[in-house]
Amino acid sequence: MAERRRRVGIMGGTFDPIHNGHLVAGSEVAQYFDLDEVYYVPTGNPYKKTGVTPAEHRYLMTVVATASNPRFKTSRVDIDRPGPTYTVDTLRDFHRLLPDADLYFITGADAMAQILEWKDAEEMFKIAHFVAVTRPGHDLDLTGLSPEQVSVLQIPALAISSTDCRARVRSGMQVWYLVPDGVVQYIAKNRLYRPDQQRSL
Ligand SMILES: Nc1ncnc2c1ncn2[C@@H]1O[C@H](COP(=O)(O)OP(=O)(O)OP(=O)(O)O)[C@@H](O)[C@H]1O
Ligand SMILES: O=C(O)c1ccc[n+]([C@@H]2O[C@H](COP(=O)([O-])O)[C@@H](O)[C@H]2O)c1
Repeated sequence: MAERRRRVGIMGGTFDPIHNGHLVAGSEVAQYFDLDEVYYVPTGNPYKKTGVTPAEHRYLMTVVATASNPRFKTSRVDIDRPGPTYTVDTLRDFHRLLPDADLYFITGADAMAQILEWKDAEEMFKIAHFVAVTRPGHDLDLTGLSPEQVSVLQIPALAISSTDCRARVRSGMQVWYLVPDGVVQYIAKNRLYRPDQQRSL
């Protein structure tokens, strides 16, 4: 009997900060596609975003958030690679590191609309199968994409965004239960997202 191939999920994001929407997405995709593990991969230089928190803070919040789930891991491949972060490079790195695994790249509904404009999009789809999870407030646009390239997974709706979490902290509101407890504490300890924030990393 043929041996079952390892199935690995890859959830890329700026994670500024990582929140429970990201964690539910990875957990639901892992369950539905019977994944052995899900790697959370913070971006190094997300070239479409500006004013992003230093990568080491985003990486450490991701480590804290994923620590309690045995199937979740955090990868440094994107933050250790110089230059703009392109998903095709993330996938090339994972394919090189795990040549015998089937790779599933997890993304939210909002990202799918522009995915064909990402660098070397055709190559991305050769290396990994994409899973688009539903996200409140964002319609899924799969124009130009085939079911061989992308699956859609309906997940419990969590109307949480990193933008909203940052705005809450900046205005003195709480983020309990929107982000994991350890991330609430990490943000407070490092005074992230405050007008007087320390940017020592
Ligand atoms: N609440 C959510 N439900 C489902 N998917 C989500 C949710 N929040 C983010 N995602 C997806 O997770 C991935 C990483 O998202 P990202 O780190 O940019 O978070 P974000 O909340 O969209 O951030 P920001 O508000 O700063 O743009 C993207 O593919 C995004 O679509
Ligand atoms: O490869 C690209 O050109 C590309 C363009 C925009 C976003 N991405 C990836 O999409 C994921 C979510 O990105 P973001 O900026 O919405 O946090 C993350 O893994 C990014 O590297 C990738």
